[in-house]
Amino acid sequence: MLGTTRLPSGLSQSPTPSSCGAQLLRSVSNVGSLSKMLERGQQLPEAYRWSSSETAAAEDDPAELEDEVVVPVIDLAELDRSDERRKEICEEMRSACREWGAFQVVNHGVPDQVVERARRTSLDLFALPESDKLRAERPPGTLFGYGATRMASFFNRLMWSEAFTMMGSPHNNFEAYARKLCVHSEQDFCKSFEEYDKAMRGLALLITDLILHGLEASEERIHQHIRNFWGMIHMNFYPPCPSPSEAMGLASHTDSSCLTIMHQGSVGGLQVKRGDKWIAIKPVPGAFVIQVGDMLQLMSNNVFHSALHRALVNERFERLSLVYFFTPPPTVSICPIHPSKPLYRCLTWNEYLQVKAKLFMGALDHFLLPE
Ligand SMILES: O=C(O)CCC(=O)C(=O)O
Ligand SMILES: [Fe+2]
Repeated sequence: MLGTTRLPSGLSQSPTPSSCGAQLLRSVSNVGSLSKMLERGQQLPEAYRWSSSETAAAEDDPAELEDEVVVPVIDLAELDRSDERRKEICEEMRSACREWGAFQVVNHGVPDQVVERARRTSLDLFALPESDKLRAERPPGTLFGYGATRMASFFNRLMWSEAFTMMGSPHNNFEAYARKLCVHSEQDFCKSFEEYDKAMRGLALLITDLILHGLEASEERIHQHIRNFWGMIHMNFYPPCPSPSEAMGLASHTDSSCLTIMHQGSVGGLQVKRGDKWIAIKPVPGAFVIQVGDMLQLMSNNVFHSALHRALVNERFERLSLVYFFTPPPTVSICPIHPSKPLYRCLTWNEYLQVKAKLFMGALDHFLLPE
């Protein structure tokens, strides 16, 4: 719960209680209902149609498949076997963060049931009647609640997705949202996200720690830095799309977080940009996708780069991506870690979000120091 914690403007959204069952006098057409109304192959409404050059993927071109490149999959099973093995894993992460800004992890220790429960609860949430979901609608300019993706305002086409965001630890607002959404059992709802949040926080601390070791930052410095970071639980739902080649699930962007941990389930769609090509991050059973966010790019002084990525949709399957954003606390100063020559000035995450809301992809450059 938010309790008495004071949040800065961009982050302050404490849901107010609403009465369950009350009718909303607004009708909003969302992709969930559109997906049910349209026949397979039927053209999408104009507002949802993207040009083929925008939605084309490397896999559309058979020539690209011959020397298929794959985002690294890093096995954490032997992390504690020896110092040497730990160093090797740090090195694998360092090189993935430099080359790709992304990798997958397997044998991470997060129990399958925890993931499955959170995925089930998320799917139940998206399956609620639209009027229920709109009770938790994200107010404009804020981070938390239900609606279209926050970056929608930067594009002149609509995306084929719905999203829902809640604050994770240390100030989670699960209970307030369970009440707002009128979910069947508030207790089950909160429990499944509390478990997931706890597991994700543990994994985020571990992976950020390993990545920062690759920067040769001191143990104490790393710990000081990330121990107080915050978590956000974010879900994207992509219903089956009757005409996927002209739709965009989530347009190309980088995450504002320090680190992003994503569970995409068995239905793929996520792509990361490498050079001028979009490369699919194919689902690996049980894996989490890890992505470098803008804050880690800044902290690493451009040694790592935040991954440019997007999500495409498909005709047959619904898709849920369950995302955990690991972020600096909003008002704490974040700087490049121990560089001889810092490229960026220090900033707070709150300050960064305000600039990103105006400049979107140009936001990090805004904080570059003059040469
Ligand atoms: O659903 C996906 O594959 C991507 C999600 C994502 O990039 C995001 O939520 O920031
Ligand atoms: Fe993202």
